[in-house]
Amino acid sequence: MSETPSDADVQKLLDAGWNRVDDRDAITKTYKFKTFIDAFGFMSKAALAAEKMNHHPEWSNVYNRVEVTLTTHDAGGLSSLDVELAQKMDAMA
Ligand SMILES: C[C@H](O)[C@H](O)[C@H]1CNC2=NC(N)=NC(=O)C2=N1
Repeated sequence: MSETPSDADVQKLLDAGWNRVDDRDAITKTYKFKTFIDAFGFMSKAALAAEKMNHHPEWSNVYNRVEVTLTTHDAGGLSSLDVELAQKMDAMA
């Protein structure tokens, strides 16, 4: 079972441009890239990282934007896996 993240870890993500979702225990961020290819390249790398972790984003892409929401469905809310994936995505963007 995944662990509840510390407030400090979540705060770091909020400082890094993530936002809490209003009506559920989740975080969201919209990445904006120069081109569709850059956005899709990011998604390809993030997809491989997510699959390796067996922890998957809710996301959508329109042209150069990628809107990501992270939550842990098995836990019914945020877990340390979301923090880990968010940090990996930020490092790849
Ligand atoms: C069976 C499988 O391991 C689970 O359904 C995994 C897959 N990916 C997942 N991704 C996310 N974001 N939350 C989960 O609870 C989750 N569970």
